[in-house]
Amino acid sequence: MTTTSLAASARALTRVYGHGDTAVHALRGVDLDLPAGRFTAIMGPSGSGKSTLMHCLAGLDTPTSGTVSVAGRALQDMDDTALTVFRREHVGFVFQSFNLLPMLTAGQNVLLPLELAGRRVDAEARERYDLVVDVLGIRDRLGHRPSELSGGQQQRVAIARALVTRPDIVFADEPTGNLDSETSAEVLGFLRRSVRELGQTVVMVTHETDAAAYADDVVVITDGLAADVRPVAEPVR
Ligand SMILES: Nc1ncnc2c1ncn2[C@@H]1O[C@H](COP(=O)(O)OP(=O)(O)OP(=O)(O)O)[C@@H](O)[C@H]1O
Repeated sequence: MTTTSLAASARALTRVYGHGDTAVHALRGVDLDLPAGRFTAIMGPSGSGKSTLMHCLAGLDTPTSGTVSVAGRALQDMDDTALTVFRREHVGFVFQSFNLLPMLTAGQNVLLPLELAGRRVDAEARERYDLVVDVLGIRDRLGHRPSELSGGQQQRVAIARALVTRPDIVFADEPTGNLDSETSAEVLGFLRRSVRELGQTVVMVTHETDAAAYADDVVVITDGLAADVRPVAEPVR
């Protein structure tokens, strides 16, 4: 019997915003298992609960009820400090708006998560840094500040930053939302390579079918409920 290890799972997850008549039931009982070592797209119409689900899975939002576990650890058992430390050590993030620090060079931005986690940049960390820099093709841009880079280059730096700590899971929230279609294809290709070549787990929220086609699996959220995780029907290869 083979067992697939899970990068994250949710059980009976609900998230209600507000109270009484104006309460919004953003998640209404989500059960979800996200396999490790795969690229999964979370899709669904606007307002269906994609971002809320991702934020609950990433420990950035607190569910109203239900449980979340990431890398085998139950998030509901952690206080805010423990969650912050957990995110730093186990989770990587890629945002639509890149979120690079403008005063740091690209190289310093990539190294930042190691410094925040208090890790020494020893030979092993340097090897990992070199690997992600080469996979993302940003070596000749490392001395530039974000304002001197194109949107696609900034997002590649952000992906390298998300990967440098070898996180158990990378969450990407509409990572191509600010990019043109050619640059989007390139960035999605890099996310896929990080799964194929570096063995990472990537979970991407997107409302674009074209972007989801780069993933291995897709899960559709409708009205706060998740369907089963399924292989992408017509993947881009
Ligand atoms: N902080 C909040 N306070 C109140 N309601 C919220 C809050 N955040 C989200 N919601 C509501 O919860 C529902 C789900 O929102 P969510 O942002 O998760 O959807 P989404 O699928 O990511 O949408 P989009 O694709 O438009 O970003 C929506 O009705 C939204 O208005």
